[in-house]
Amino acid sequence: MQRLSNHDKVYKCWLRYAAVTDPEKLQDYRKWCGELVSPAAAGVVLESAVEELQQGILSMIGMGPQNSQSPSASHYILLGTRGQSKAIDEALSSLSASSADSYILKTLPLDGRKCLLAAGRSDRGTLYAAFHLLRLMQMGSTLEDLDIQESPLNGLRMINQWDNMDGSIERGYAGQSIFYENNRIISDLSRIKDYARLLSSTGINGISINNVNVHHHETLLITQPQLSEVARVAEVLRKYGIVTFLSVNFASPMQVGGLLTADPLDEEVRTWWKNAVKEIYRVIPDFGGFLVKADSESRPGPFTYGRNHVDGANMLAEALQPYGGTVIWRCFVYNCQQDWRDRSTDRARAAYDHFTPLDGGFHDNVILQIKNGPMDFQVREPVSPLFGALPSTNQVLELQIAQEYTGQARHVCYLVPQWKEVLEFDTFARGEGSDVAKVVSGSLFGGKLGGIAAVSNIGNDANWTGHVLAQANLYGFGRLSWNPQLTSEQIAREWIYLTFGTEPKLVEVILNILLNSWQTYENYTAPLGVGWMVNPDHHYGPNVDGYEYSRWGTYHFADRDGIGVDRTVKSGTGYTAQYPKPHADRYESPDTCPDELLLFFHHVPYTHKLRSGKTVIQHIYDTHFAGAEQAASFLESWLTLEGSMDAQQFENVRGRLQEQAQHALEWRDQINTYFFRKSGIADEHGRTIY
Ligand SMILES: CO[C@H]1[C@H](O)[C@@H](O)[C@H](O)O[C@@H]1C(=O)O
Repeated sequence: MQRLSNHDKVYKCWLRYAAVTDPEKLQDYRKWCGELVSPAAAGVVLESAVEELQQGILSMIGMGPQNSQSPSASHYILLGTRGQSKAIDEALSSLSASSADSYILKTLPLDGRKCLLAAGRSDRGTLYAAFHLLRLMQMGSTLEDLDIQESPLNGLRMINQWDNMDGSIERGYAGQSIFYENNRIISDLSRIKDYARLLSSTGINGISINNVNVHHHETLLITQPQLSEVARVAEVLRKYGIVTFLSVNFASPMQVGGLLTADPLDEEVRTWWKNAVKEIYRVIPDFGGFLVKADSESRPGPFTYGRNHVDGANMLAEALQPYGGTVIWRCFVYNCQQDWRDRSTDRARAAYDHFTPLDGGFHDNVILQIKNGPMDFQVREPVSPLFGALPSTNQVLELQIAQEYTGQARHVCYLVPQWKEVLEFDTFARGEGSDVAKVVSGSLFGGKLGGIAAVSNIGNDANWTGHVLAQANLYGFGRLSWNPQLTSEQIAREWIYLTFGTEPKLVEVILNILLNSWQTYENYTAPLGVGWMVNPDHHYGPNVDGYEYSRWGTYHFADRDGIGVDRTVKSGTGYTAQYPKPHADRYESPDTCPDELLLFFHHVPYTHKLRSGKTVIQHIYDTHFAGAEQAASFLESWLTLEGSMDAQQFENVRGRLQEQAQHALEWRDQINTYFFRKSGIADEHGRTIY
């Protein structure tokens, strides 16, 4: 098991609170931050806000604020929530947004003094205000004339851990779990506290703490004695406004309860769940609910009993309903026993085919969790047509921060631009402007619950994410789930300032790497939306036919004449018809299909001309040569930063970029050689193809 050695310090990431060196700023911050006025009998979340402000300010300006209940200094910070002071109530009444998580950061004259008000609609909102203030200071912003109102656009901003109790993490690339070891919840919760701080500072308010593939030990988490251990974790997370969820095994009534069935319509089964939930809420009164992977990749589910997902989800929803709990039911349901010869079964169709007929049937404390694309977190996929097709169902978008198919923790791949494309995709469900962001926030269809969830990329590595630059994805997810309108560049800049400082050259180099990394990764890996082409099981590294003859339904169908999957209505699987117009028409014809998705929707000859004017085969060669060069240039530019940051961080990224540059050559050559051999068509530019 990987352990931290004594000299490995655990990184504070974007909560580093580096000492302010600019004399003017120091003076400004010292003036404002000498005194912190907060209510006496605060709850645990407000206590965290005070603690965070105390420590952050001390670390940045060398003196912590005096804590008091009424001001005595000329300038002071006033922290609190509704009902705690007249000034706070007045300020909050001007907040236009309705979310309980919204807050105000504002400087104003008050009773002859200057007050910096950090106030939220709820304790959690107030904590967010504190983190925002600390962020401003870390980025060197002035505190004069603040007038900020913030409100999240998504209710649920959630992290999914795919952690197992033996300490391993499914698709984890940054060490072992910080939650479990040896089939128990970890005894020292300090790392979980730091994680909670990191998440909360970006606005995350929910987390499911175990893998959606719920194995033997994890199945027991919902019962004693493990449940009391879960409560210890929930207590730490609660202090940072984060609600705890568990992934559950649909067959729990059999595996834990000893029943002979898990049929969702069986009375005994229903009673078993009700009792289990009652006990959970006795121990964790603010428990969030269940995340469920059912009838997917051999996990148990209602299909075994001839029931459907409405039956399964609603049974759990009824058990949770009296306590305000939620069922988050995943739509990643497909046939994983396919035969490559069968061209009519199409995995891309599965989620839509399974779930659209069920729209309107789910209870209102059920949320369907839908992966961004119809397949599985590839570097490029179309957006799932399920968004927009479930007007009467709560929905959550599922993203993957862990870069399972995008270089894991070894290649840099800043995914915020990809996520933004998903959120901006127009479903046309209520006419033009019905983008995914509005669907999942609930604003388009008026859904009660909604938001964004993502699979985490952290482990117990000293730097949390294996690759230091992969921290930007975790940070970016939180910020984007709070406000999908932030740009990729804004988020990247913030992360760089907070993590490395504001020195212009350093910022420019890192920004350039981050913003070009997704395109680069796409360039040297699977072309034109075709996906996969990776080694089976661990999914790292090139293997063009790695999944071509297996049962997972992930084919590219390359032969000597052409490549791609025909998903048209005219001659293929009919998947294009799952989209509304104009997407359906655009995807249906190879002439109008966007280049980057061509092979996802069409099987074409290598000589097919793309909209860019290049042939498919020449595009493959060109992008692969270009991608490998870009990867090499990332390393080169990084090397210019030596000496401008903590040496361990510098070395971590240097080593990873070096591996990436080398590995990009392997990708380039494997892909180019494969297609040169298949097509027999030479590179127009006569470059070396092995
Ligand atoms: C948790 O299982 C994962 C599995 O490891 C992963 O390879 C696949 O992408 O998706 C599954 C899922 O999302 O359920």
